Amino acid sequence: MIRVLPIQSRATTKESLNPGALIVLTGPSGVGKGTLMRSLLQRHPELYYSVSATTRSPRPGEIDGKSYYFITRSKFEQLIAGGEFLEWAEFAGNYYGTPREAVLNQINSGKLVVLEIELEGARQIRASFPTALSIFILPPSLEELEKRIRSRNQDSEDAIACRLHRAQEEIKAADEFDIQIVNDDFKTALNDIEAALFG
Ligand SMILES: Nc1nc2c(ncn2[C@@H]2O[C@H](COP(=O)(O)OP(=O)(O)O)[C@@H](O)[C@H]2O)c(=O)[nH]1
Ligand SMILES: Nc1ncnc2c1ncn2[C@@H]1O[C@H](COP(=O)(O)OP(=O)(O)O)[C@@H](O)[C@H]1O
Repeated sequence: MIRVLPIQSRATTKESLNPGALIVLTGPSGVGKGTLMRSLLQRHPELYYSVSATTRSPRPGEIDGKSYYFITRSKFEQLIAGGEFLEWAEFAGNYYGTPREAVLNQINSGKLVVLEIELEGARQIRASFPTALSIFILPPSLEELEKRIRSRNQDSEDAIACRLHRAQEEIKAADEFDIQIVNDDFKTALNDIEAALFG
């Protein structure tokens, strides 16, 4: 008698979900991802924003549990070992990761989940969730990107240099993603994201 394996035992490492249930916003540091994200959430409160964990220190005004979950390196490593992240990466000397359970719960309850993450993490999500919609935000120029990072006034010279160096590498990967949007005029970029999400 031929026995058909149940679906679960044939599952690969890829996780399946409805197309459009997961949205990845990526692009270099300082390009305006966070600002675009905040406006998007204000205009579409039905979206679920995944709060990441990080080992970076909080900046003035950042709130634990809202901006990020600020945790120690040893706690982060413990969570990696426990398989608690959907993806994680090291960026400018700190760990950043997306908590697995919260995101999967929201997707399963039918929510549209948005991740705002750097390149390596975005690649991991594309590999494990091929149906996720991925958006790469580009700066109008490197000069403008540097201006934006500096205008934020929250990073040391070392951190700025590190972010700019990495930005040049990240921008080369823009074509790997489904949609590229240049954040020159803010309102236009926001409209472009909304068009990608809601048609
Ligand atoms: N892979 C990954 N990257 C993240 C996560 N959360 C934030 N990031 C990214 O980490 C980078 C640094 O973030 P942050 O220190 O807040 O600096 P900023 O984006 O320059 O304001 C940014 O590109 C974020 O998009 C995460 O959970 N996973
Ligand atoms: N379209 C835009 N034009 C000019 N400045 C912008 C634009 N979008 C964002 N900014 C500014 O650029 C800086 C970096 O934005 P932020 O959202 O913190 O970037 P990211 O989250 O990608 O690191 C902030 O001061 C923000 O107000």
